[in-house]
Amino acid sequence: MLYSNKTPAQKRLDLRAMLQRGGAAQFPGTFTPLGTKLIQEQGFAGVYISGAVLANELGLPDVGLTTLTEVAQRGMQIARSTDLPCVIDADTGFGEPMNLARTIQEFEDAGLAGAHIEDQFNPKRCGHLDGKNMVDLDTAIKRIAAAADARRDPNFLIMARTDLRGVDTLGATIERIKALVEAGADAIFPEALKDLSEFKAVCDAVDVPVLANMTEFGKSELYTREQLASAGVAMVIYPVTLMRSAMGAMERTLATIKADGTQEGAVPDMLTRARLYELVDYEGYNRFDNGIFNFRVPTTDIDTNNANL
Ligand SMILES: C[C@](O)(C(=O)O)[C@H](CC(=O)O)C(=O)O
Ligand SMILES: [Mg+2]
Repeated sequence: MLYSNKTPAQKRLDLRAMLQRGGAAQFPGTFTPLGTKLIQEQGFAGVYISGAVLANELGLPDVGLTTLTEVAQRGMQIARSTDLPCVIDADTGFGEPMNLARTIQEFEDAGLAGAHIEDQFNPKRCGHLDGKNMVDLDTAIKRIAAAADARRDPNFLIMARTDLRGVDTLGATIERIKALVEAGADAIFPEALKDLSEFKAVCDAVDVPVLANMTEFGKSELYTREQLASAGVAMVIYPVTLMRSAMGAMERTLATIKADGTQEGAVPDMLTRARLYELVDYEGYNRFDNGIFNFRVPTTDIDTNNANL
């Protein structure tokens, strides 16, 4: 009911503990607070908040156009809707290292459990595309050091993402990763590695948790949780998966309405009214006023028509 039952501090502790345990804890990404209800119900470890999705949801490409205010606000709305720890995409940090310090404090205030900061410069692009522009090591280190220094809760997770593998060797990528850990990164996100053996090499090279990005239509094969866990990966994200699924469903439904003149054919694939009300816990609000949920909720499309709700 209402929002989360856990404090941000507790969620950060939960995140730390699960990363310590390893085993490729799964974090599906959601583009809407309502999605966290499904993620939590199915027993996932946490929620990922993708920069690409937040930009795309606004109809924008993922090239660094969203603002800190927009991202922190959406992050807060998503984080407060769940007891799970939420990790957010800080892109390149929304400015210079000084701005990054503010970014981290905004994210702490938004109730997030951690954030990743990448070493591209703007205009940035999806890590699985070619032609990325990287900042030098010194700048990458300054970003991570500023982020680590700015947090007020020592358990807020600072994750360094490096996109270097897209433009350099695995050896050079591992060298940079070690320097980022030295600069204060609590965890590492090695973007766009070529295969599972590369994940294993990164995991073997550092003592901090390593994230795997299982984004579709990218450069990495879609490995199973077991495969990633066996390579030593502590956390896995499915950043755009739910948005791609939802947009796919929306496109099909629109085509049905257009073709048939009614959405009737698409109704069996829809979340029912009853299920939707269950997710937002209508019933729980009767604690305040028992007149809130005292009506019958139709569960079939026939009921829906009859109830005229
Ligand atoms: C993880 C990522 O940074 C994101 O914003 O979700 C993207 C995902 C994507 O574009 O598929 C990325 O750069 O990999
Ligand atoms: Mg991103």
